[in-house]
Amino acid sequence: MRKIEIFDTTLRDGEQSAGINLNTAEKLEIAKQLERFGASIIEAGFPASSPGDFEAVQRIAGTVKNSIVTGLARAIKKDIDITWDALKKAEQPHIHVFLATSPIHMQYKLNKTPDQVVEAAVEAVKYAKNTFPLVQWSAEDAFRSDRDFLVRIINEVIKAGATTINIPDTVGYASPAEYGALFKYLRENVTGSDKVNFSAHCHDDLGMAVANSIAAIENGANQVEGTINGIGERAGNAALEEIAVAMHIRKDIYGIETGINLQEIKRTSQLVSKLTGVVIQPNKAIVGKNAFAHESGIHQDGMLKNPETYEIITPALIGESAVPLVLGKHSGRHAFKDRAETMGFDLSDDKINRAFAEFKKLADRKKEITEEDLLTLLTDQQIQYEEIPVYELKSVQVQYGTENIPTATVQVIQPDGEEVTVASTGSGSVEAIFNTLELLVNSKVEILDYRVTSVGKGRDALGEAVVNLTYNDQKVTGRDAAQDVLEASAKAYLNAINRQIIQSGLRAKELIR
Ligand SMILES: CC(=O)SCCNC(=O)CCNC(=O)[C@H](O)C(C)(C)COP(=O)(O)OP(=O)(O)OC[C@H]1O[C@@H](n2cnc3c(N)ncnc32)[C@H](O)[C@@H]1OP(=O)(O)O
Ligand SMILES: CC(C)C(=O)C(=O)O
Ligand SMILES: [Mg+2]
Repeated sequence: MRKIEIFDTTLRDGEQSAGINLNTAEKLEIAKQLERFGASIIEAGFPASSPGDFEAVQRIAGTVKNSIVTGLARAIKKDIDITWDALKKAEQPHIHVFLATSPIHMQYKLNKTPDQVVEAAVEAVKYAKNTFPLVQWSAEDAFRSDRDFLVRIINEVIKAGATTINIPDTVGYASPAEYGALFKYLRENVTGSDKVNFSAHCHDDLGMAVANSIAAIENGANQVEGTINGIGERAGNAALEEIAVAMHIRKDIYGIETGINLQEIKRTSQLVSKLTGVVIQPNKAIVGKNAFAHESGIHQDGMLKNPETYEIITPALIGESAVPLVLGKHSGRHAFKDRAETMGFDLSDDKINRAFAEFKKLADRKKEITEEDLLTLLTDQQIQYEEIPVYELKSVQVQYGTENIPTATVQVIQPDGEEVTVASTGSGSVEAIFNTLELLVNSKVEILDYRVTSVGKGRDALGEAVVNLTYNDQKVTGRDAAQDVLEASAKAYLNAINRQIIQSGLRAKELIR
């Protein structure tokens, strides 16, 4: 079977989705899971774009060993130098340099002639090659570029040392037939095209990103780029879990091996959804809540008689829990720790103890503890910062009646350790909580978006709240889960405030009254 390399850009193009903002601890957590998922290459960020991205790429490069770690850079020496600083300790330093090649991008965005673009691309690749053994070069907006110009510039960057050539459909304009034909043309016309990797990078503006990626594979691409859950700029990127499962289920027609550990798909998808705050649509292929739900009578009848009547993929294939629940109110620390390890968590004793205490509290209130509940509890502990003091919710109480003005009373431990109780009103229960919390933090807070979803199934499922807000003039996302959605909302609000405090490195003392 032919091997295709999976290049994951969840932490770079995925993070470019509006409203996503991951900190270093969260990025590291996702990167470790992407390594378990089996990504050949992890694009950990764009080191020259911010100190936060630099730090995250550097930490990931120092941690991940079984996947190649790369960083994005413009065709600018300064970007390449910064990327080298972030990646020099990686097992196999890899850089991803890009420069646009379409007429519209060259003329209006770069303000360069085609000749100047060729010169800049060659210079950048040569410069990168001085330090990096592996250099990927991307022709941004390749699909809308002139084909002969593409052949010319690719020939030149290969001579300059590029080891992988990426042909992105940056604006998601291609059809599968057209995108496949472009790969065929380039494989046939680029000099020495068999000596380099050809990569596909598709966006989903017309809903064809996965189909286009597969068309590229059929026509000579030996690397595909995408993200978990298909998150990314605008309508997103090609969903890697869809490509991996399609290659597996239809190996009869494609004959492709991806190296992806399919059993890790569900967990990877859940982790990315949880940490980015991007909810997966229920009918999303492979990882949506309803992907394996058979609702209508005729389908259920068929499933009972023979599951293959309606099921082409089993939930077990992607690691969806078929595990009988063994953890509950009477479980002990050993069983809990063992399950955490089986789920891929590597927590200190202290963090296990804290997660276990939360688990016991939940088990007292909830009949069944599901895998999703455990994932939520354990992930919260795994990514907790201990070094910077932050706000902690002690209790929240809301008085609500159809005839009354909702009033919230919130007890919070401030970053300096002082416990305060504040009350305020709002036009609804959630607004009352948010207004009360705003009295506690020393800056104006603007709520940009707020969502609540259930984690798992059943009437006693955990509620997860996601709040996008502006605090200290920075956009930040907070999330948390609790059995009650009002408690989850209060915690998510404080999580956003705390993330901003941590991110900006401000000592919390300066922020409190
Ligand atoms: C298709 C893609 O996904 S490309 C990746 C997109 N990702 C991002 O942009 C996220 C991170 N970006 C950032 O943080 C910022 O844009 C930065 C730090 C990279 C640059 O910020 P600024 O210096 O303020 O520049 P700004 O973003 O406004 O403009 C981009 C500049 O880079 C130039 N540029 C764009 N692409 C390239 C490239 N591949 N190589 C060289 N220069 C480039 C533009 O022409 C423009 O230059 P100009 O200032 O001479 O007009
Ligand atoms: C940076 C490049 C590869 C990109 O993301 C795109 O063109 O979509
Ligand atoms: Mg892209």
